[in-house]
Amino acid sequence: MDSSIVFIGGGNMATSLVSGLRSADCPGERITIVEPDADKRRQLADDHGVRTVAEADAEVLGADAVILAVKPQLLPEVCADLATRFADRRPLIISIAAGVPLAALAQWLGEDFAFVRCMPNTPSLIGAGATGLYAGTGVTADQRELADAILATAGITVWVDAESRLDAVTATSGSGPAYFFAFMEAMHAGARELGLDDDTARELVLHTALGAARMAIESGDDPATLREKVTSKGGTTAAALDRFEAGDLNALVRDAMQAAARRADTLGQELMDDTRR
Ligand SMILES: NC(=O)C1=CN([C@@H]2O[C@H](COP(=O)(O)OP(=O)(O)OC[C@H]3O[C@@H](n4cnc5c(N)ncnc54)[C@H](O)[C@@H]3O)[C@@H](O)[C@H]2O)C=CC1
Ligand SMILES: O=C(O)[C@@H]1CCC=N1
Repeated sequence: MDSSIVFIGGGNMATSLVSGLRSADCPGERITIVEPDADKRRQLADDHGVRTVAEADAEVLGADAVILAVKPQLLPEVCADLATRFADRRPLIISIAAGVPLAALAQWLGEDFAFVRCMPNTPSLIGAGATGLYAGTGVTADQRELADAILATAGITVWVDAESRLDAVTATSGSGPAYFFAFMEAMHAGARELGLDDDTARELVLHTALGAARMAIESGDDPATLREKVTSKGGTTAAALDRFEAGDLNALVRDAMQAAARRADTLGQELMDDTRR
């Protein structure tokens, strides 16, 4: 990839994307990170051979893509400041901020930009991420390809055709790692209660989660088939799964995901309302 890319914010998510880009042979001199924290700048330059600056100027912002990678709460102020610094060139703006609608970005930065909004997840930090993307109006095919190439360095990418679907993506893959972590915590506690020591319980739970995820991805069988293969008639798995059914696990998961999607929607609205006040 030989596009020039600028990150606004050099925190966790930016670092994972930069590390992915560098592994994909994107030259360090094509990547600039705008980061106020001097220690983080030094670390990023040392670890990844990229250019770092404390503040953006028109030259920096004349890149092919500018990736907004600061916390959502900081975005209104960061965008208002950036809006005064662009020269005539309009780079593609890619936002990875959770819950911030494109309408808000256009309100803060200006209507004349092309925007891609995405929802990455934390496994991006180890290159095992899943990102949902949505392209606003005016995004060219080349720009869409560029956004996809950047996010694909951190894991799989999926495009949605309506911005509102990013709320569903947020409730699925954005927050999803936490659901699996919560399940691991519950199993860890359950294993200890059954008499396993802490380390043994932890090892067994984590490797079972890894094994199950790898099998679901690599075997080509769907999870229902794989579940049936573990479940002997009248055996131990059936005894456990019966308890899940009695507690209506499916309804609980559905309800939790709907709550996450609703929250994604209201978070975005709240941010917009705050900046209109
Ligand atoms: N789906 C998910 O689980 C995740 C989504 N995200 C999204 O990614 C974005 C970044 O999150 P993290 O990397 O975890 O945050 P972070 O806090 O690690 O990084 C943000 C960076 O922005 C820098 N910064 C602060 N003010 C700045 C300014 N005026 N100009 C430039 N940089 C500035 C901070 O010093 C910090 O290094 C967030 O908007 C978040 O919503 C991030 C992580 C996971
Ligand atoms: O919990 C949150 O609001 C963010 C969005 C998805 C993951 N973390």
